[in-house]
Amino acid sequence: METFRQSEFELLFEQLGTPCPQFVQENISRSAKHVLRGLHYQQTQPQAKLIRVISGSIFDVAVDLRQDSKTYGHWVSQVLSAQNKLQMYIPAGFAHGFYTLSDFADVLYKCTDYYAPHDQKIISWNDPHLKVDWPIEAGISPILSEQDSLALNGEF
Ligand SMILES: Cc1cn([C@H]2C[C@H](O)[C@@H](COP(=O)(O)OP(=O)(O)O[C@H]3O[C@@H](C)C(=O)[C@@H](O)[C@H]3O)O2)c(=O)[nH]c1=O
Repeated sequence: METFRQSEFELLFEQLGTPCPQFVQENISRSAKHVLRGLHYQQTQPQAKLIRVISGSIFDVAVDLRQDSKTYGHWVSQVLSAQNKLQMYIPAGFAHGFYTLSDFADVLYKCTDYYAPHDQKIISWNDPHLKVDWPIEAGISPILSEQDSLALNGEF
């Protein structure tokens, strides 16, 4: 099956009346159950991302960080899995993160700008103003990378 077709993507963005993103990098990451990554964004080289899961399932989250947006500081979520084959588009100007629901999840994503580690910012996954409703089971602490565990709250 096809998983991405540039012409369909262009049509969709034409209907939305916004320029079509051009992807320049693709990444894959494997996470074990209970691993939470995020909430990540690049400040001066923002990346739009197209996320899909090729094995397992995740709870995927996008947070609107565009200061002039009516939905600034709001988040949306979607379960993405190899089974449901859904993809989540994260526009530039949003932070992104996910929580791993299955034993392992392989997440494949395209980005519209290159990885720039010095430009990367992280908002704490449990920012008290964002209140992301992560589906974390009672008695479980999410597994975080060192950088994610040191993240600060945002300014919401
Ligand atoms: C994201 C990324 C990481 N890396 C390297 C840096 C490091 O050695 C290793 C792991 O990096 P991280 O811990 O930042 O990886 P990770 O926590 O998987 O970061 C990702 O998280 C999700 C939520 C996103 O939204 C992505 O844009 C990205 O920020 O991979 C690259 O070489 N290129 C990349 O594009």
